[in-house]
Amino acid sequence: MPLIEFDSVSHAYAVSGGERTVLSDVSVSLTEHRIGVIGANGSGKSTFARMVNALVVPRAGKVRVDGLDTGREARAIRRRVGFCFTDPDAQIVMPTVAEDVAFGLRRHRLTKQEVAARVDAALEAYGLQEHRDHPAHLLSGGQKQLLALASVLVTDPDVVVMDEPTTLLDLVNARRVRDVVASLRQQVILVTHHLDLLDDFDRVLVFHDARLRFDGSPHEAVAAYQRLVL
Ligand SMILES: Nc1ncnc2c1ncn2[C@@H]1O[C@H](COP(=O)(O)OP(=O)(O)OP(=O)(O)O)[C@@H](O)[C@H]1O
Repeated sequence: MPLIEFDSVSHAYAVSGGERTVLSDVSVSLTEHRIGVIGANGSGKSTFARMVNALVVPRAGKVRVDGLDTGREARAIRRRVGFCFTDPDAQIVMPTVAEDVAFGLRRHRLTKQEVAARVDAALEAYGLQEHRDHPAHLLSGGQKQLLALASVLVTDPDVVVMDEPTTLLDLVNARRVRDVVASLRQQVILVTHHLDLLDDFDRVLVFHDARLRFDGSPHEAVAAYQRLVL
């Protein structure tokens, strides 16, 4: 698995009248296959996740993916690290479902037939085949979330970062996402409030008040999270 390193990372956002620290001195090295990230609202999880594919570059410290510095090599990193947003509307860029999935492949030097085959396989895997020619923005919230996942995975990245990918999903589709995650060969970093999604994960990080407060097995991490907030 790729090596993801956070080296003394701190970050703050400007807010009216000052700054808000959202990550404070986070150092961690990740090589496991499936890594969960949990913690209270506003604890810094999304910011941490966004740093892995250079959507946010830390103010202090370094983030590296297999030695590539996110501050210097964002383009190379984004080719390797796919990102699924919480709000799937943020990710829809093309009119129809099939076109949207194909969009991610535009720079992949594939023939039309190869693109079509990969798009078909992705639509099939996420139950979107019957919607392939529908306007993407008219899908239900849950279908949009599945579309966002399909559009990222069709590009076959080495790492997939998912920021709350099951928030809008019903029971059947949440299970579909869980099964997809379990079957991925890629390294996965999954931010979620659905703690049961992480049952068989290799490692779970717990954030609290901008700090990495616990790092261990899913079971221990959930207990640590409960101790911090309840
Ligand atoms: N672009 C931004 N500008 C200013 N403040 C921001 C920005 N992005 C996030 N924040 C603030 O930073 C803090 C941490 O946000 P972050 O999204 O990382 O938390 P989170 O743990 O993912 O929360 P949640 O569980 O609610 O999604 C929050 O207080 C948030 O309001």
